Amino acid sequence: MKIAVLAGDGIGPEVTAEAVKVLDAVLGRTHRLEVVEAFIGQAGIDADGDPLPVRTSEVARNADAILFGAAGMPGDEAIPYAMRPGASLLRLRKELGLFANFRPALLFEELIGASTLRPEVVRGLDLLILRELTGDVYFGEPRGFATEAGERVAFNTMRYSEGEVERIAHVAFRAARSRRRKVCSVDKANVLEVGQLWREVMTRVGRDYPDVELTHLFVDAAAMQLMRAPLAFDVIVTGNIFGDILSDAAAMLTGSIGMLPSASLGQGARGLYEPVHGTAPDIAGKDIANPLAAILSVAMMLRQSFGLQAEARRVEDAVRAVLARGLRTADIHQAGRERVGTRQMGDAVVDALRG
Ligand SMILES: NC(=O)c1ccc[n+]([C@@H]2O[C@H](COP(=O)([O-])OP(=O)(O)OC[C@H]3O[C@@H](n4cnc5c(N)ncnc54)[C@H](O)[C@@H]3O)[C@@H](O)[C@H]2O)c1
Ligand SMILES: CC(C)[C@H](C(=O)O)[C@@H](O)C(=O)O
Ligand SMILES: [Mg+2]
Repeated sequence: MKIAVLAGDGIGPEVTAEAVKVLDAVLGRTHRLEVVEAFIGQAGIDADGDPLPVRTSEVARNADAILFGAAGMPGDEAIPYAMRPGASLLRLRKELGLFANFRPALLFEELIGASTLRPEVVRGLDLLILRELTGDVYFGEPRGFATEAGERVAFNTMRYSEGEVERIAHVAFRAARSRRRKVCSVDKANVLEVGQLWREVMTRVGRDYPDVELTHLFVDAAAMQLMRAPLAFDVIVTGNIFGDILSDAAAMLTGSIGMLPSASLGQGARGLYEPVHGTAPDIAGKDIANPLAAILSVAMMLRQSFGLQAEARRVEDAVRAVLARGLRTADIHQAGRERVGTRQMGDAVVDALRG
């Protein structure tokens, strides 16, 4: 199994180091694991003058799966788009055709007190945000700056083709079939043509899945419902920008953004697995970041790229065991629990795996 590890910037290297330890512990004796590291983000600029060096693209393309940390640093916004560390990830997703981004939000019973919502509103939370990842205003052309009537203007283009909406719709309905058979499609069809097309296509594809209940929400109402009654959701399917925003919001239902893993998949088995969070410059280099989102991303990798269900479950059970023992990084800390650092948390998961 060839895994590309693109640790990136900020806390990226700290959390991926723990995830690799866990991968090694769960597979070490049974599989031949080859880990190839490559630079991305600011680390790519420092090493090769490019946030996504050619070697990094090659390493990613030649791997069976990719583990990504995080990329981007404060002040990136001022850098031209193509050279922006954070944009390296967008280029990689596009190059590899990873159009389906799975962002499950699952609340561990042990963290019920860490959620921003009352226990009765979140107990048993298990929803999936399926975010379309290679279209929308992120990639639409034209984009850029211009001068109009003596002042600067900036513009981006929100764009989806029928084909792009169709393929993510099928992924959503199929995912719902292995869950609670409910899809909520989120758009802004009351204002945007893109939303109108999105809704029409979702409705049409939905007819092929009569066993799955399809509902629609406008994104503003969806944000509200996510906070009011999150248990009502099963699969939320939405476009790139709305999915980006809703998934960070959903993170807080689970206690911390440090708990949210993700998988980005395309047509084949090769996927990119990454925590939903960013480089967290405010806590980088202090050994206090929560590595569980990265570790849970490894569980998604085992399940989705390699079909290793039992191993994936062992990783998730080890995370649950460590939380049950009362170990907490700062972001999920609760009174009476033992506060641990990034490395200690990773070590504890490895210990739990080894039983
Ligand atoms: N996938 C990615 O590479 C990715 C994702 C989001 C943001 N970014 C980039 O990261 C940089 C910082 O962005 P931001 O501050 O808006 O978002 P962020 O996710 O990096 O941080 C937001 C807040 O959450 C906290 N946090 C994040 N991850 C945590 C963890 N594992 N444990 C504990 N606390 C954690 C941070 O300390 C911070 O207070 C920007 O350059 C942004 O573009 C990258
Ligand atoms: C870093 C940024 C480009 C990225 C995105 O907007 O997709 C991030 O916020 C995410 O959620 O993966
Ligand atoms: Mg985001």
